[in-house]
Amino acid sequence: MCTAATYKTKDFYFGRTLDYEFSYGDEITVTPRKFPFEFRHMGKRDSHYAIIGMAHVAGGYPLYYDAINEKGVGMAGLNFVGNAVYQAVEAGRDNVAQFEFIPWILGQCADLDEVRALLDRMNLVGTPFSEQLPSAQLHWIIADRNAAITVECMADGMHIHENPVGVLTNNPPFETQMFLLNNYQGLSPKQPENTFAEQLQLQSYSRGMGALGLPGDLSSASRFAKVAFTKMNSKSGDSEAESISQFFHILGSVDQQRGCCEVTDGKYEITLYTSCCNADKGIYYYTTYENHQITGVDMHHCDLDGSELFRYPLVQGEQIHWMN
Ligand SMILES: C[C@H](CCC(=O)NCCS(=O)(=O)O)[C@H]1CC[C@H]2[C@@H]3[C@H](O)C[C@@H]4C[C@H](O)CC[C@]4(C)[C@H]3C[C@H](O)[C@]12C
Repeated sequence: MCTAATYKTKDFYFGRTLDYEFSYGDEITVTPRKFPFEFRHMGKRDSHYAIIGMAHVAGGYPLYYDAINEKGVGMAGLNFVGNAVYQAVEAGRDNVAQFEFIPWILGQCADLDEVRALLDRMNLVGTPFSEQLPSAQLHWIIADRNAAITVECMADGMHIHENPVGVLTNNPPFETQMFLLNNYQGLSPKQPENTFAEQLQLQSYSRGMGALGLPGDLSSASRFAKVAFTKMNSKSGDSEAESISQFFHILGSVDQQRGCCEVTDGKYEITLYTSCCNADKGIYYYTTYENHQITGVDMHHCDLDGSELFRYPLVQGEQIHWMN
């Protein structure tokens, strides 16, 4: 399972949890403007916007999971297993392989309007990266500081949904996730009033009872509701420290602890990493399951006019600030 979210204070923030039972070998990867992208069906692009994100680099190619570009657009791919169906290559359209989707969009679009225009003529196709790395079944959230959309390629074609919550998890499809939020409209961060029955003297015997009924399990639909409630009621100052602290708390509401989600005998899905990008400043912050200290990589500290990837292996292991 995975969860992605947007958040706005003074700056625009975009990030995700990546929940899985193993890592593909992830690195914070900066793709500078002149890195040559060879698209399988769209030819070579020698010049594009710079991108920073989490990627598995295979044969020198950045296979991004989530990223932002230098213009402040963010994009993340999350599992959509059993529902994702990619399209066949079609003449006259922009045929983009699933693993190229993030560089295709982030390399060219400065805002969500430009994303929408590009999606209009795009065909998301299932061409695999390699035999070892076949197509991943994903759906995507794409956002800028003003709005977010969800892109789902299914048996009946590509769907582009407005995403007013700025949140994405996994199955079921996005429209159903949004519909299920109806179930929680009575929840509130305020203490409840007794509307159950006038004849009964019911009391608020604990803080937090206004949100009683908000799910706490790790299923995708439950995480959608939990993180939507948390994000939409979030309050923080708008300094960088306050904003990223709050962002990690928002995604912390759906953190997966080892042992609670068994995927096969003795194998557990955990939150391998949590990211928080400042999309305005081009900074990628992250924590990992084993390292709660926030690590940051600033794309503007790299030569963005270069042509070679900048790769930063994840800092692992708890960093303890000893006091004595
Ligand atoms: C496993 C990851 C998704 C995690 C997730 O959503 N978990 C939920 C599990 S479940 O639904 O609840 O079962 C996805 C997100 C991005 C994916 C990677 C990116 O798409 C980049 C490449 C794409 C290649 O086609 C396959 C390898 C790969 C390197 C992908 C491996 C894997 O599928 C990743 C890492």
